[in-house]
Parts: sequence; C-alpha cells; structure tokens
Amino acid sequence: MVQTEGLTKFYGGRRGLEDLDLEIRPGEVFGYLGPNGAGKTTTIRLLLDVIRPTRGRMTVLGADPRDAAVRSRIGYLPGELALEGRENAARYLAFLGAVRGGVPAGRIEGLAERLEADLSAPMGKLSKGNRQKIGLIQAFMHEPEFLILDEPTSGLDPLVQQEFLSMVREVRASGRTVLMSSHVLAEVEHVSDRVGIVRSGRLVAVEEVAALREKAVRRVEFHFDAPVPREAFEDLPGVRDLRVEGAGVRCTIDGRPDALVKAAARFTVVHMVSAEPDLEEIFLTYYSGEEARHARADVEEPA
Ligand SMILES: Nc1ncnc2c1ncn2[C@@H]1O[C@H](COP(=O)(O)OP(=O)(O)OP(=O)(O)O)[C@@H](O)[C@H]1O
Repeated sequence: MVQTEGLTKFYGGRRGLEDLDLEIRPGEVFGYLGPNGAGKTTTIRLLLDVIRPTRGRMTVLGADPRDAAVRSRIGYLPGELALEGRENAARYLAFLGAVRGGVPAGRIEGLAERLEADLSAPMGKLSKGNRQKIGLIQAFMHEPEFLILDEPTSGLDPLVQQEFLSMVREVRASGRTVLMSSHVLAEVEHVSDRVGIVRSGRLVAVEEVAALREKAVRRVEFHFDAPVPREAFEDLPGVRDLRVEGAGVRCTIDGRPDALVKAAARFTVVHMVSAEPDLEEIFLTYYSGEEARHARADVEEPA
C-alpha cells in the first residue's frame, strides 16, 4: 500500500522527516506513533502529495502519489480539519459524497449515529469533538481501500473512541488498510497489527504489536495457601525484582510468564494478579534512546 525509500523533507533548514524507509502492507492497521513534532503529519502529507519531498522515493497504492487517481482511492482525516461557514455538516457531507461519485445518504446517517455526530449545526459553530466526527465520517463514508487518519481519536470522548476503533476493525475485516497516527500508544495498540515509532524526524522502530506485548514488562503477584520457599522462584527466566513474603510472591516478568506460572503451579494458588503489560514503558525507551543518539543531529541541518 505504501513503500518509501529514503523519504526526506526539510522545511528550509528544519528537519521534518529524514530517510524514512516504510512499508505498509495490504490489509493491516498500521499505528504511526511519535510525540508532537516527530514527523507524523509530514509523512502523511508527503504520502498524499500535499507537500513534496526534499529527496527520496515513494509509491502509494503502487503508484506515484502525484497521480490524481491515487487520491480518490484514499480516505483522509487531516490533523486539523478546517470546517467553516454557515452551511450544515449534512449538506457538506452530501456534497462531498456527490463529488466522490455518490455515497448513499443512509451510510452518512449511519456513521453519524454511531459517532453521535451532530449534522445539523452550521460548520463554523461545531465543537472540536464534532468537527473531528465530521472529519471521520468524510474519511470513511466512500469506503476507500486505504484510510489515512492523522490523530483520529483526538477530541473524542472514550465511548466514541471505542466506536471509532470498531469502525477501524471493520475496515480491516473487509480487507482494507489503515494508517493512523497518534502520540498515545494506548489509543492504537488494541487495534494495530504493527506500530512504527517516529522521533525527531526518524523512524526508530517498527514492531508487531504482539511482539511488543511479549517484550513488555508485566507485574505479577501470587498468593498461596501457605508460605512458599524463595528458592522455588529464584533464577526463573525473565523473573525480576522477586519478593517472597510468607505466602505472597511478587515480581516483574520480562517476556513470557510461562516459567513463573509453572513454578507457582507446584503450590496451591489462592489468588493471582497480573497487570496488563506496560507497552508505554517500551515506547518511552525508544523515545529516550533516540533522544540521546540524535541530540546533536537535532540542531540545524542544511536543506
Ligand atoms: N510548514 C512547516 N514549516 C516549517 N516547519 C515545519 C512545518 N511543518 C512541520 N514542521 C516541523 O517539522 C517537524 C515535524 O512536524 P510534524 O508536524 O510532521 O510532526 P507531528 O509528528 O505530526 O507532530 P504533531 O502531532 O504536533 O502534528 C517539526 O519540527 C515541525 O516544527
């Protein structure tokens, strides 16, 4: 769906994105993560030919993004959607639908209902959340084969976020592809197949979410019906910060919990707590590692 090689964008002397090699596969949901200013929007604008690269190559849907036919096969939610004027959202969406070759009115209404969007207010008066919903409706409504969503969950309340994530899952189930950016891992980890982590204009990692989860540290607690010997839990693969106090065992695990679970199973377990793996910690490691490495390169570079 997307293939880039050495894709680079400088804004004058300022680095927007440098040497991006990225592949997005058909049918996947790709989460594009990074803090503010990392280069996510720059990447997305390059893929859509809103801006042109300083150097590097890319294909989108197998073609040059300058090819106008490519754009019509993509649904796009910009990070900041400008919706102005007195016209209401219903008429605006109907107009866009007609321009895109016809979208059934029922589909627009269906999406509006799911997202609890108000289509009757004048567009210039929409709240941030409602503007975001209108942006999502126009991105999804013509059922494009590739959806590019820049910070799609920003401004949505938690219930609407859940509904949006269901819409993304449905897109994937129908074999279509999604690229969504975010600066919060939690917003994309439950729906993404892979995540790319970008920092200071560089892609620092691309990982399967399942692999990331296996690498993550998780905190685990066991309570037994009687005191257990510390030796039974020492030197188990991946087990760290072990604390054995009477009938209680606490530790963190790096990777698979298999060895720990088998060790615990030799005693009578009365209660067990396992926290969700903390992917955010891994995510932050990528950020901070890169920060050090590229601290010097962050200073002005030539165009
Ligand atoms: N039009 C522009 N002119 C000059 N510099 C720009 C321009 N657009 C982006 N930049 C710079 O390029 C870098 C990457 O910005 P970009 O908007 O791509 O980041 P982002 O990851 O999308 O962050 P955000 O979530 O804040 O939009 C930043 O340092 C930003 O200041």
